[in-house]
Amino acid sequence: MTAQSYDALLLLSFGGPEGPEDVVPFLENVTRGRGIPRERLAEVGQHYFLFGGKSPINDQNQALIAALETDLAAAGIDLPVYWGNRNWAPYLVDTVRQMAADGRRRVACIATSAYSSWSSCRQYLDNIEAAVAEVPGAPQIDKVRWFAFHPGFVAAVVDRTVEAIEELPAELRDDARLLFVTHSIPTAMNDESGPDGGAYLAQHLEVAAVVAEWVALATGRDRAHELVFCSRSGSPHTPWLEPDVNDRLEELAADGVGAVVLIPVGFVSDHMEVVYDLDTEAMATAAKVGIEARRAGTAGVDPRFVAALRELALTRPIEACPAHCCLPRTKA
Ligand SMILES: CC1=C(CCC(=O)O)c2cc3nc(cc4[nH]c(cc5[nH]c(cc1n2)c(C)c5CCC(=O)O)c(CCC(=O)O)c4C)C(CCC(=O)O)=C3C
Ligand SMILES: [Fe+2]
Repeated sequence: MTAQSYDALLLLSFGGPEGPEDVVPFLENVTRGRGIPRERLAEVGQHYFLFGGKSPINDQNQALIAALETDLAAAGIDLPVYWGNRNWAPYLVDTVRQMAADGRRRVACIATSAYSSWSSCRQYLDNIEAAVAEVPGAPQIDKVRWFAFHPGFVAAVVDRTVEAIEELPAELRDDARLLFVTHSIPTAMNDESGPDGGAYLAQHLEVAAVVAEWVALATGRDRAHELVFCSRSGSPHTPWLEPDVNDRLEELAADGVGAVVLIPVGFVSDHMEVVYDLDTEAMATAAKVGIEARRAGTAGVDPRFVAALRELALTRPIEACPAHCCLPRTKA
C-alpha cells in the first residue's frame, strides 16, 4: 500500500459536548443500549458541567488535524484530512457523505484510540461499516489497527513522564512510583479483546514496561511501576478491570510511598477522563492521603506521534484486524 493509493485521511474519534445543552444528548448517544445506570450518567454529567459543559476532546482533535496537515505538507504529501466522530458532531456519517460528494474513493482512517478491545477498536470498525452502508457512493475506508507499540507513541509518553518526574520535589524523585493509568473496561470485554483474548490488558502492560525501562535509561534510575485504572462505569455487579487509581493511591500511602507520577497511557490526548478523573479526582485523593503526585502529559501533538500516525495511515491499514478480533466469543 502506497501513499498514492489513498485520496484522503480521516480522523475518527469519540466526540464530546460543546456546551451545557449538549451534555445530556451526548451521554444518551454514548450509552444507548449499553445498560449504564442512571446514577452513573448523572455523575459523569457533573464532570462535564464542572468544565462548562464542554469536553476538551474536540479542540484536541482539531489541533491534531492541524498538526497532521503540517506534517503531511512537510513530507510532501498532498492529502486532505477529514474528521468524524462516533457520538457528536461532526458525525461520522455526515463526514462520509461529504467525502463521497468530494469524490473520495479510498480513505485511510486513524481512530484516536491506541489499543485493542470492542470499545477502543471494534466499535469504530462497526461505526465505519454502518456509515458506509448508509451513504450511496461512500469511499472504501481502511482503519489503522491498534498502534500503542509504535515507537513514535512510546517516545512521546517517555518524554512526558521524564518531565513529570522533574516537576516533583527533588528529594522525592528517585523513589517516585510510576502509575500508568488507563480506562477500565469490563473484564469480559478484556477477555474478548484481540484475536486471542486479553489483548487490552496485555498491550497496556507491555507499553508500561517499555516506557518504564526507557524512563530508567533516561533518568539513570529504576523506579517501580504498575498499571491502574480510571473511569469505571457500568453496574457495580459487573466486574471491571482493577485496581482503581484512587484505591491504589490509598494503599500506596499506607505502604509509605511518598510520590507518584500518573501516566495516562490509555489516552492519546487530555480527554475528560484525564482532566476530571486524574487531574481533579485522583489528585484530590493523593493530597488527602499525603502523596505528592504529578501527571504526565499525553502524546497529544508531539511531532513524533503525529509522524507515527501519518506513517501508519499511509502504509499500514492493509494489516487489518482478523475478522473475529475484539468480538464477543461464544462462552465455553
Ligand atoms: C476503552 C475506552 C476508551 C479509550 C479508547 C477510546 O478513546 O476510544 C474510552 C474513551 C472515551 N470515553 C469517553 C466518554 C465516555 N465513555 C463512557 C462509557 C464507557 N467507556 C468505555 C470504554 C472506553 N472509553 C466503556 C466500556 C464504557 C461503558 C459503556 C459501554 O459499554 O460502551 C461514557 C458514558 C458514561 C460512563 O459510563 O462513564 C462516556 C461519557 C470519551 C470522551 C471523553 C471526553 O469527552 O473528553 C472517550 C475518549
Ligand atoms: Fe469511555
